[in-house]
Amino acid sequence: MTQKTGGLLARVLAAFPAGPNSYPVRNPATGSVIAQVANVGNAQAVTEAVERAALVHPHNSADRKAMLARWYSLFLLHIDDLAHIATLESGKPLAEAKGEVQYAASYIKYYADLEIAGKTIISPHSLNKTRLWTVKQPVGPCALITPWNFPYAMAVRKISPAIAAGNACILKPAPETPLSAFAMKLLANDAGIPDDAFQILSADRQNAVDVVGKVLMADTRIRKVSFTGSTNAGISLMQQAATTMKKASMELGGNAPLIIFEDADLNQAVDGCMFGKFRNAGQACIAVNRIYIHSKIHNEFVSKLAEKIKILRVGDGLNNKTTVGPLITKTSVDRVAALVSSSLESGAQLVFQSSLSNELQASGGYFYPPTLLTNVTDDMEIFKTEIFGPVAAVSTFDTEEDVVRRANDTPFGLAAYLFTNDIARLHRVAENLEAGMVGLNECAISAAVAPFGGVKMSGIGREGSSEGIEEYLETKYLCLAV
Ligand SMILES: NC(=O)c1ccc[n+]([C@@H]2O[C@H](COP(=O)([O-])OP(=O)(O)OC[C@H]3O[C@@H](n4cnc5c(N)ncnc54)[C@H](O)[C@@H]3O)[C@@H](O)[C@H]2O)c1
Ligand SMILES: N[C@@H](CC=O)C(=O)O
Repeated sequence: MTQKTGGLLARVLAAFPAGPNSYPVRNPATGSVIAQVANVGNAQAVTEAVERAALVHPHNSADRKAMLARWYSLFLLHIDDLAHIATLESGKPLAEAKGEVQYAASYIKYYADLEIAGKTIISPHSLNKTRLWTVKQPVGPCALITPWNFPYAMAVRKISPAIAAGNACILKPAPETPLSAFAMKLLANDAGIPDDAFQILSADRQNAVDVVGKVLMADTRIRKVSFTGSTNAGISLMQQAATTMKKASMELGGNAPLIIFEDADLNQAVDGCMFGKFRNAGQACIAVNRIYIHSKIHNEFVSKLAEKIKILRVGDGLNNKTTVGPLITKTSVDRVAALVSSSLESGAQLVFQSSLSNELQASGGYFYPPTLLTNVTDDMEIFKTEIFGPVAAVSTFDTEEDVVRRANDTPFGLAAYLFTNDIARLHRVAENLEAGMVGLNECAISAAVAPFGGVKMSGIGREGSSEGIEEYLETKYLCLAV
């Protein structure tokens, strides 16, 4: 095991040189180039990675557990370096980046400890002279494709169950955050996970689609694809994966409603809303997107929320006073700005918007100021799409029936949140919401022990928990004559 040196980024840059065909990775807080990174642009390189993955020996379960346990320890040992790298390339504040490293590590620990077992089955009368049971076997080489918003957690919650189940995997990280992926791989190799059992193919946006995605999806040796990202990309990958009948998990976009009833603890609801909305500057798949507040408590809620938004500090995530970092790209800033403008043109009211300092405006970074809108209606674009930015958009409701109908009136169904002190209503509404995950008087819902995933256009399959490892296993049924 290597010791913490403080030089993980230097190791990454030395171990993963740019090569002749490279693309730039930028710091979203300054717009400046952090590194040039290898850009896989030919089918041969992808096919070679698959060949290597297909030849990996799965080891026995105890060895895999030991490797994962060592990887977990190294993650925590290098928490400062890992967090620094994530902040540099994703922009998130350092404290959030550290939280993400711990969150990612918790998946490694969970899957290192999880026992994988088949079951025995009582023979039916029709097979009365038999013994029946199942065994769990690795699904086969896995293609893992991840986004930039949680560069460690989204990858690790695929890699660790894939390896725990005995599979080799090829990770295609987001083009914006490959350095986090390289850092994880170095630590994985230090932990004894073989080089070919966890490979990385880094590519820019175009090559990811035209080369890496296409070749991986067409190769029959890849038996599993696990994708986290936008719904449109998920649809395309699933269509491609169908041609080689791969097992597929899709963790896609959301449009989470937050419903606050008139009997809710308002301070608890405001705190929940602040976390659910402004974590990672609003760039989370389970971010609060549509805030529905009962009309009787609307004014009080809005004034409490505005007070909390006013104390957010926008800035470079490396500054330890920053609570809201930059967005990932200039395109994201323009998209969020357009959503706010079109809402205002359609009748929304601007209650508060932070001002960006001259220094931030001149920084070249991709900053968008925390913003609070009211009078938002369901027909506005901002309620129909993922905002993915630090904008709280508020609407009112009067009846439970109406708000549940409106909350469900979206193609998406990832997370939903509700705040109420009426226990019967809490159960009723939670069951009626069309979502894979529901936070009840709580917006911090993610954990390695819990099944994460969506319904409707938010995806297929679950990550984390014991459900998460089933995605990387096949069940084989055995029937023995006795
Ligand atoms: N449900 C979840 O668990 C979850 C978690 C995080 C983010 N997300 C979603 O991710 C989106 C934001 O991330 P993004 O902008 O990086 O999404 P994106 O879909 O543009 O890209 C995600 C990843 O997929 C790759 N990709 C896209 N199309 C591909 C193709 N055809 N072949 C191969 N690779 C391809 C990209 O290069 C990137 O690595 C949001 O919609 C968010 O809700 C969902
Ligand atoms: N926020 C999610 C990931 C989606 O962006 C999580 O908590 O795991």
